[in-house]
Amino acid sequence: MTRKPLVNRANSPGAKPDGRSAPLKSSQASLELPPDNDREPIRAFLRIRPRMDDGDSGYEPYLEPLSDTAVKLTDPSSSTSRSRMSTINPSSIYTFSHVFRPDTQQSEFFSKTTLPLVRDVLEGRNGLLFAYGVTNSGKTHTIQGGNTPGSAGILPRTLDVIFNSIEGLHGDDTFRPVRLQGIELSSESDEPTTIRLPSKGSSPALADILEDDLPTSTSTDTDPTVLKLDRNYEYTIWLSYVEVYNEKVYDLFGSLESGVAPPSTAPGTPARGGSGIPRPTSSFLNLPVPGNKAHPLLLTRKALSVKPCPLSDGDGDNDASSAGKYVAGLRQVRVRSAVEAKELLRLGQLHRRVFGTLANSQSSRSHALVTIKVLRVHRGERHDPTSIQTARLTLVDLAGSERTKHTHTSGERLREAGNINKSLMVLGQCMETLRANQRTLARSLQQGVAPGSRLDTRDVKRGLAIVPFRHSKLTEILMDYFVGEGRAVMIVNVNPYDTGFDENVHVMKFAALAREVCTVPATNPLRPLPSPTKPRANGTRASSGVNGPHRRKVTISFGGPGRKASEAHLEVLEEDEELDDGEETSVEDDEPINPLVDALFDEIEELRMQLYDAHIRNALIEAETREEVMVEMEERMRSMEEMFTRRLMRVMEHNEEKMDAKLDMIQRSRMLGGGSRVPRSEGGYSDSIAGSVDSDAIGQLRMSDTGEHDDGRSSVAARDADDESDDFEAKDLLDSNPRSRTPSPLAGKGKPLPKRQSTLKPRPPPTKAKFGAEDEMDVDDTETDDAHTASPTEEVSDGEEDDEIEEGDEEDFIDDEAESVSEFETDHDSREEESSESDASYAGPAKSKSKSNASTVTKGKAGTKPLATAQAKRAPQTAARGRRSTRTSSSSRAVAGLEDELDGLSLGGDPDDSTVIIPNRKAREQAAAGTEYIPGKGETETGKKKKRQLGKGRIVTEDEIESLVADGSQDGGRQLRRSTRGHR
Ligand SMILES: Nc1ncnc2c1ncn2[C@@H]1O[C@H](COP(=O)(O)OP(=O)(O)OP(=O)(O)O)[C@@H](O)[C@H]1O
Repeated sequence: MTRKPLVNRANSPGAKPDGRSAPLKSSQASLELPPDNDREPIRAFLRIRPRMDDGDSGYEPYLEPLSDTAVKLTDPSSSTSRSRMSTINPSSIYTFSHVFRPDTQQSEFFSKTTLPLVRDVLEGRNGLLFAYGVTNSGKTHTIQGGNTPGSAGILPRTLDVIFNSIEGLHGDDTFRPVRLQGIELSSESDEPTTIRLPSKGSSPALADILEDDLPTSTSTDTDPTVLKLDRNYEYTIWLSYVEVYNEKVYDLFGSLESGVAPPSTAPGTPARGGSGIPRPTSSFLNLPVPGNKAHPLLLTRKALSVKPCPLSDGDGDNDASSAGKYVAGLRQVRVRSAVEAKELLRLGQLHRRVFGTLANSQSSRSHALVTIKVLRVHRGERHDPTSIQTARLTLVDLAGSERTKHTHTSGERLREAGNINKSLMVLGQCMETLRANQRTLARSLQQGVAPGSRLDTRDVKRGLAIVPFRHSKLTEILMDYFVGEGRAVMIVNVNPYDTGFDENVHVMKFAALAREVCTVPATNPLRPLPSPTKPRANGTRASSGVNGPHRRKVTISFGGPGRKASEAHLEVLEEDEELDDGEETSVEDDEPINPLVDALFDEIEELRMQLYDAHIRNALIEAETREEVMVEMEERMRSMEEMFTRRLMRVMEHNEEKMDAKLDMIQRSRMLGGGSRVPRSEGGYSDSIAGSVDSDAIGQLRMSDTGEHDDGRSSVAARDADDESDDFEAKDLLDSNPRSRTPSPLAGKGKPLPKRQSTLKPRPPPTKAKFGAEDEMDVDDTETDDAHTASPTEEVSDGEEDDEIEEGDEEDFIDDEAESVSEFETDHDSREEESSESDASYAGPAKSKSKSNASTVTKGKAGTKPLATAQAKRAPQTAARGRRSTRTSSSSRAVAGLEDELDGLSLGGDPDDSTVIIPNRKAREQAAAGTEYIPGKGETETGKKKKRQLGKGRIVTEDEIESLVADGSQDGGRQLRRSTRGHR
C-alpha cells in the first residue's frame, strides 16, 4: 500500500481548536485561544445485550450495571489460575455517558443517543456515530434493528425522523453534493441523481434470494418523532453507503442501475407510498441465480480511493484545516422519503451479501458506513449556490473487534481479521494521539499564556504528535469528524455472556480512551458553501496496489421454510482503486512524509501479522505433536503389553521345566541311590546332589513354611505327613514368593555338571557298565527334559534368548518398567546368575556347595557346548556313583526321606494314556460327574491349552491318582507330573 505524505495540518488536532475561530496559516504565528467550552469529549454509550435463548444459557453475566453511568466488569475466571496469569484486573469499574441495560427499547435508545445528532444534521452540523464491540454483541441490531415491530434500529429511525421533520420542505435537484462538503450543479454531472426502482413483479432473481434474511421495513415500524425546523428552508437528503473491507473501500450503491427517475419519484413526492414499496435494483441483482459451482457467476467491483478534499471545498475563509478526505467516485443518491431511503439501504445490504462480506457468515467482516447528507437552502436563495449549506451524519457499523488469536482464523479469514484489527487499532491509536495532543495543548495553554495574550503556535505544534489517520482507510474516511467540526458518539456494545472477557475489557478501554478525546462541535452551523465546482475530468490511473486484483469465491446459501434450500455460487473480482494523477492534489501531498514514522508503522503492521501467523502455526504444531505423541505412546504400551505377556508365558514354561527337571533329578537320585547308602566323599558328585537335594529340591517340596528355609533337611522331616496336592501348592507359593524360596533349583542341578566332568574323568569303567540300557534311556530322557534346563550351557543359551528378546524390545522399554521386569527375573533367576557369575570368576572363593561346585566348572566350561551337553548326559550316572561313594549322615537322611516320598510318586501306566489331575475343586466335581473340564476365565493361555488337551484324555480323580501312586510306576508318575503342568 502506498502512502501519502503526512500532513501536519490535517493530522494534527493542534490546528483544530483555532481552526474555526482563527484559521491557522503558515504565515501566521499566533492564534487566539479558543474557550474551553468549545470542545466536548466524544460521548460513549454502553449498551448491554440481553440474554438470548439460544446459546447464552449456562453463562452468568460478568458485567453488572452499578448505575446509569457505571458498570462493573468481573472476570468470570478470577478464582482460577488464569487470572493470575492475566494482566487484566479481575474486577474493574467503567463509566460511560449512559449505560443502557439489556431491556432498553430501541426507541429509547435512539432518543437518547442519536436524536441529538439528527437535530444537528438538520441544522447544519456534522455528526458521527459508530458502534464498537465484539462479534455478536448487538452492533448490527443497534444500527439496523430487527424484523419485529418496534425493533427498528437507529438508522431507519434517523431516516424516519428526518423525513417526518422535513415534510413539505423538500428542495429540488438543481444542486448535488460532491466529496465531503462540496456542491455542483446536477446538470453538469454525468451521474444520475436517482435510481431506477422497478416494481416488485420484475424482481431480479439474485435479489430475490438474498433479501430473505434481511430485516424488512414495515410501514408500521416507523419512528413518529418530528423535529421542529425553520420552515424557511428547503432540504434535500442524499445517501451514500460504503463498505471498508480488507483495507479497501467499496461503494455499496456502485452497481445501481442508472436510469431516469420514475414519475412517482419526482422531487417532492414520496417514492411509492403504502404497500407498493418500490424496489431498487442493480445490474448484479438482475442476474439469474447460478447454482453450478463449476461455473460461478463472476462479479466485479472496483475499490475506490480516498483522497484529500480540495481547498475549494473549505469554508468561506478557504481554510483547508477543516477539509478532510473523501471517497473519490462514491455515489450519493437523492432520496425523497424514508421508505425509499430504507429500500435503498436494503439494496446496499444485498450488495454487501453478493460480494461476500455477509454471505458466508453471519458475522460482519467489513465496516459499513452510511452517510446521510442534508443540503439546506433558504427559500429566497434557492438558486444561489453560495447560500447552500451542507451537513452530514455518518452511522458506522464496525466489524467485530475480536482479535485473531481467539478466532483461530487462517488464510482469507486471517487477512480479513488482520485488516479489521488494523483499522480498529489505528482508530485507537488516532484517539490516543488526539487525546495526548489535546492534553499537551491544554498544558501549553495553561503554562505559557497569560490571560488575553497570544500564543506562538509554532511552539505548540512542535509538541504535538502526528495522528496516524492515514494508516487505515477507516480512519482516513472518518478523520474529518475528529479534526473538523461536529459531534462524535460512540456506542459500545457488549454481550456479557459468551464472548471473551478479555475482548470486552479491551472494548471498555477503547471506550474509556474515546471519552477523553474531544471534538469541536460546530458553533457556526450551516456555513455557506463556496461556489459549486465543475465536475472533474476523470484523469486517473490504476493503483499500484501490491496485491493487484483479488479474486475470491462466495457461496450464498438460501432457502428456508417452504422454500427449497439451494446455493448460489459467485466469484468476486475486486480491483484496486485508481490513484489520482495529481490533478487534485491538496496541500497534504506537498507535505514531506516523515519516513521514520512511516517505516515504523509499516514495521508494526508487518510484525503484528507475523505474530498472528506464528500463533496459528504454533497452535497447529502443538496439536499435531500431541497427536503424534499419543499415538506413539499407545503403540509403546501395546508392544510392552505384548512383551510382558510373552515374558510371563516364558517364565511360566521355564518354571515348569525346572520343576520337571527337579522332580526327575530327585527321582533319579532315589533310583541311583538304591537301597545302599554310599558315604559321601569330599568333592564328589554325591556332595553336589546331596546339596542339591538338601537345599533345593527338598526345600521346594516342603509343604508348609516352617521358617527353616535354609535347612532343607528339617523341612523334609517336618512335611512327611503332607499330601501330594499340597506339595504342588507349596511349590507355587515358593515360586511366587522369591523371599521364601530356597536357592534356585538350577543352582543345584546345573552347577554340578562341570564337577561331574571332573569326576567323570577318573570314572571307573565298572560304574558305567553298572548302568544298563534302562539307565541310558533315562539319561536320554534327561537330555530332553532335564538337561535342557539343567545344563549351564543351556542356561546360557536360554539367557541369550532372553537377551534377544530384550534387544528386540529394548527400545520399547521404559527404564522403570524394565527395572521391575528385571527385578522379577533377577529374583527368579538369581541362582542362575550366581552360577554364571561363578562361572565367570573362577578365582573367587566358594560360598556354598553349589558355588564351589560351579567354580570348578569354569575349567570345564572353557570347553565347548557339546562337551557340556555330554556332561549333562552323564550327570545322573556320575551323581549316582557319587552318591554311592560319598554321603554325610545328615544329607543321607534327607535323601532317604526324599526317596521315600518319591517312591509314592512313581507311577506306572501307559505313557500314551493321557491323564489329568484337576487341582480345582469345582473342576473335580465336574470331572466326577463326567463333564469335560472347561478352563475358567482368567487362567493363562498355557493353562487353558494344556487343560484342553488333557480334557481330551481320560480324567483322573484323586482316588485314581492314589492308586496310580500305589502302583509306583515310574512312567505313570512322569506322565502324571506332565499332566499336572497345566494346572500350575
Ligand atoms: N438489544 C437487543 N435486543 C434483542 N436482541 C438483540 C439485541 N442485541 C443483539 N441482539 C441479537 O443478537 C444477535 C447478534 O446481534 P448482532 O448481529 O447485531 O451482533 P453484531 O455485533 O452486529 O455481530 P457482528 O459483528 O458479527 O455483525 C442478533 O440475533 C440480534 O438480533
